[in-house]
Amino acid sequence: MPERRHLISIDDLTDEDLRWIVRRGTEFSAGQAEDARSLSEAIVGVLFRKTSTRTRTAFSAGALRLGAKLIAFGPGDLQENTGESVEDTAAVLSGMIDVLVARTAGPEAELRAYAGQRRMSVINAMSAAEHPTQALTDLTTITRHFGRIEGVRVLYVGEGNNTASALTLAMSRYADTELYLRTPPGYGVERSFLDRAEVSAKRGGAIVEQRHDMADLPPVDVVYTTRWQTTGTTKPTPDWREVFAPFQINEAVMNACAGAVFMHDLPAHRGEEVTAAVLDGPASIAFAQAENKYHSARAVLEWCASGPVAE
Ligand SMILES: NC(=O)NCCC[C@H](N)C(=O)O
Repeated sequence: MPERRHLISIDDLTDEDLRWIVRRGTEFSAGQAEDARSLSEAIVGVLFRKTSTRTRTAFSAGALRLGAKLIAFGPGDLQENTGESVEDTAAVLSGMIDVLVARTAGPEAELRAYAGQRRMSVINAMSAAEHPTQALTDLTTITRHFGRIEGVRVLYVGEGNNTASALTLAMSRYADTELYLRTPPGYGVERSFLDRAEVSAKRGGAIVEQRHDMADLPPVDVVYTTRWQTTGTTKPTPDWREVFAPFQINEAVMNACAGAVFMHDLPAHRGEEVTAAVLDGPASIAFAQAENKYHSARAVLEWCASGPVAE
């Protein structure tokens, strides 16, 4: 039996796979995927232990739209709650369903344990460290807007969370891209992600740079932010809002980045990480980006079922 494809980290994807998924997501987004593969033989399980609006709906609607059947597992449904191991759960589920889309918001090792069988694809719908399907959505959105990813310059402002880690790995895989991470002190993207991105960046001439202040903003094409309360985390210091306050995206930041569009992985909190004037303003493509989660999810599901890699 061929090995099933898993998407736990952006780094699980070859350059060819990454480009295939982004191109395919862009075709779905542009309404140019009339040849969409039917998944009518497939059963997709969605397991969300944490709240989700976009990712869960995108993969559920995407699977149903492609003709698959769906089983939804809530946070308290599986016998894991009574102590059954992840490995045993995966062994059982993989004999019955084809794809498991899982938001554990826990360690990546847990998703790797789910993926330790050969019969069921496992898709990371957000772990503590990384949110790969968000990065695929973001690259799809950038491609739709600019017609390319190569050479695009992104300023990411806010916590170095799962979204930031995935974006860092993904952007660095495209030639001449520039990613400027401006994260509050103590809330940066982890060194291990920066090191991995640096290896790809060197290959294609990309730039990945992290700083912990908002001075001297570089010229960019995209300003990107994320909410301040990352899922499953608590801030270690009571004064964290003071630390985050200078990192709000407001009209002053957008004026400093003249011509840039605004992106946000959502949910947004107007008045915290972004002002209403920016989120709801003319430069914002945040809600087109949210819709692209659905388009990109269909590309990921197709890739799990077929894709470019010889089996
Ligand atoms: N687009 C999304 O999946 N949004 C929900 C998660 C947002 C953020 N990365 C978080 O961890 O809270």
